[in-house]
Amino acid sequence: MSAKVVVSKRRNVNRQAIFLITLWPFPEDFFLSDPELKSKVPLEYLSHKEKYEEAVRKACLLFRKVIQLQNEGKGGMDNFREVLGGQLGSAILPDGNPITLHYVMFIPTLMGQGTIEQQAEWIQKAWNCDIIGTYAQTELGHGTFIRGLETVAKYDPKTEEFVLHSPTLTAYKWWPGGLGHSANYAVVVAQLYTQGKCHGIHPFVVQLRDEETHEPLPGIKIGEIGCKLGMNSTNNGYLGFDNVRIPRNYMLMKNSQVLPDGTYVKSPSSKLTYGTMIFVRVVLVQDAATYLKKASIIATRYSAIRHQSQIKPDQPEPQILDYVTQQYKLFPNIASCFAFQYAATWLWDTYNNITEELETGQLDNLPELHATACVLKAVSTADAAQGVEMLRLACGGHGYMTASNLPSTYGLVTAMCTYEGENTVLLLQTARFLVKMWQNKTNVYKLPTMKYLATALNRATPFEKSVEWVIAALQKTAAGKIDLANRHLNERVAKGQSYEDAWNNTSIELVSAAEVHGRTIIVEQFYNTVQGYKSRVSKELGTVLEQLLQLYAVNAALRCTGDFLRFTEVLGKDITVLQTWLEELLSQIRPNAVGLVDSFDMRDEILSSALGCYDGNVYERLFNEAQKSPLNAEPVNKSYNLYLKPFIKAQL
Ligand SMILES: CCC/C=C/C(=O)SCCNC(=O)CCNC(=O)[C@H](O)C(C)(C)COP(=O)([O-])OP(=O)([O-])OC[C@H]1O[C@@H](n2cnc3c(N)ncnc32)[C@H](O)[C@@H]1OP(=O)([O-])[O-]
Ligand SMILES: Cc1cc2nc3c(=O)[nH]c(=O)nc-3n(C[C@H](O)[C@H](O)[C@H](O)COP(=O)(O)OP(=O)(O)OC[C@H]3O[C@@H](n4cnc5c(N)ncnc54)[C@H](O)[C@@H]3O)c2cc1C
Repeated sequence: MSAKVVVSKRRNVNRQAIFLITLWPFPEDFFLSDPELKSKVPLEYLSHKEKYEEAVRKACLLFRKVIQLQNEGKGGMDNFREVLGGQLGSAILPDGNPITLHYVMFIPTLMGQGTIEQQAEWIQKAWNCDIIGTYAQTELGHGTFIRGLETVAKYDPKTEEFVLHSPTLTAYKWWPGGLGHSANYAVVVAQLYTQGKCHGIHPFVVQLRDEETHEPLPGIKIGEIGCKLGMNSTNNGYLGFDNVRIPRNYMLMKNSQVLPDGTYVKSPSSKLTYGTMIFVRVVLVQDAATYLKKASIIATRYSAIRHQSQIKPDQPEPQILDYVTQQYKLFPNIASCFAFQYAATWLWDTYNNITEELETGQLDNLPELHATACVLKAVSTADAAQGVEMLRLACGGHGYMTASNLPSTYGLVTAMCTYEGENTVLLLQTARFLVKMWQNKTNVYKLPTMKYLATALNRATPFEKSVEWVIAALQKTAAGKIDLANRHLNERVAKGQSYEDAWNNTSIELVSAAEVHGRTIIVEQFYNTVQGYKSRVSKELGTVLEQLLQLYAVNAALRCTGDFLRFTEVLGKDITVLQTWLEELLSQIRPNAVGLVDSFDMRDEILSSALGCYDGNVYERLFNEAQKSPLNAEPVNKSYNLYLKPFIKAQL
């Protein structure tokens, strides 16, 4: 089917209206039309070193343009968010941005953990890019268990300095983005010692390289960690300290302090040190939505172009979009894009409200925010990674091509399941808070995301074909799983296990309970958002949104079939109704499928995909991309005469 026919097949779905979020007029053209931001040679044909050098060139130009816009009064943080995010950012730097951490973690940590005086000292330098920073927390030996980090910062009252040292190889910082060759400063998380006592992990600003020559400073052992599954121009690095001295006021002292004589002043809460990690987890929910949208556009448009096999012997080959199995691969992922977008928007607003409270010393809502950020980051990134892989597979062989941009998108999204808190570990963090609330429900009604725990277990949820029922069933299932896990915890303790051993032995159930809890939040936010929009959009648009909500909800329910049968009144025949409901929704969504992914409004340059272009000229683009392979520059490669010919002759 030619592109033109596909284009006209697009239902009259208002591209942006369906997405219903106010997109500020971000000047994509200002970036995408700049020839200097395009690579002359496809990145996949560059060496590891060339990839990095090309990425630094583009990253510097990218941020120079953002700063230019800012100086012209055309936007501020929003522009940084756009160029760092999974949409424009990963289009211009598909293999990762070596300066991302400067903006995503270095500056936010200075703002969140620095005193006013320290912010005055460092923030402007950082915004001006007089210095380039990263966030160095993870070590070769520790990423999750940050209380086990080995880098030490010992205070010397005689010189009023901290001495940073890596006592072991496993103490070397390992992974921080941009650390290898890009950053000249870092926030380093180290165990603070003063007056002979260890006070746990604290953040320190450390200069790594000379600001003029970029040479590593004395005592600094630094480099990059080598090739990875993806993100190979992010310049993840390693860093070892050999007794490196920094001034006392290079310790970020907003929350806790060390006085000139070495006296340690405790933070109002040790949890405030973790603040940066909440911020990034909140942002990652949006990135999960963005990457999943990108893959959904590519796979859905390709499925409208690709004709294959026959449904009926006397019919021409149909669009693969007409196979119900293909719709089952695509449409729940399209619905997830909306679900994660609305959850990300809600979480971002919640984060900002609670961060303002923290500024006034009010910590009450921090534990729920932490638990919610953990579970939404874990569920959205895991589902997005699984979804992008499913969408890649839905494109058959061409989905395996680099030119499809699906492998690279997978490399970016799957990394999110690990960084900023490995997903299992984060689900256990959420479970920890859920069990705590379950064991003492006194205040659970005050917690917007957990108040259902007060009543859900004993609430009757007779089956009905509705989103409201799905939400109630998910809540009852989550409550049932938490209750059962808690009972198993208690039984294990009663049999003589320590609480820690009982927790470890119950952790599979705890992770599963946290995951269901996360899905109740996502479905509920989707439901609330659609209810809020329905009175403000056209009937047609409201119908489509309702279909997407129902599809997301029924798919979430079908993922929990076993647990629903254990914890709710649902029966086998009701599961059949859910399955039929899902199939009905696939059929209802089919006419709008291409229009729906068009509503994500990502230009071809953002998609960077031979399969996902708006005009649908897939085969020409695949063939043209193949011509860019350096191997096609000559008809006979030198390896023929060097190796193949002698080998063939030898066999004759
Ligand atoms: C572009 C991005 C590139 C990537 C960058 C990176 O990856 S950077 C590197 C990213 N690396 C990571 O993300 C590392 C992941 N690992 C971790 O975050 C921590 O080691 C841990 C949370 C797993 C355990 O923490 P722990 O050993 O301290 O043990 P614990 O469980 O006993 O918790 C003690 C108490 O603190 C509470 N609390 C904990 N965290 C937070 C928080 N963020 N906020 C608020 N509160 C928090 C917790 O609820 C508990 O409260 P309770 O119940 O006592 O009232
Ligand atoms: C692309 C990328 C970029 C990164 N960028 C940065 C950066 O800029 N700065 C930085 O500081 N770090 C960075 N990291 C490191 C990242 O934060 C860590 O990899 C992450 O925190 C996981 O820690 P780990 O690698 O030590 O894995 P581990 O914690 O060793 O996890 C390995 C396994 O052990 C399990 N496990 C660990 N603890 C527990 C537990 N308590 N209970 C149950 N299971 C457990 C995990 O579930 C997992 O299955 C980056 C990582 C990646 C992949």
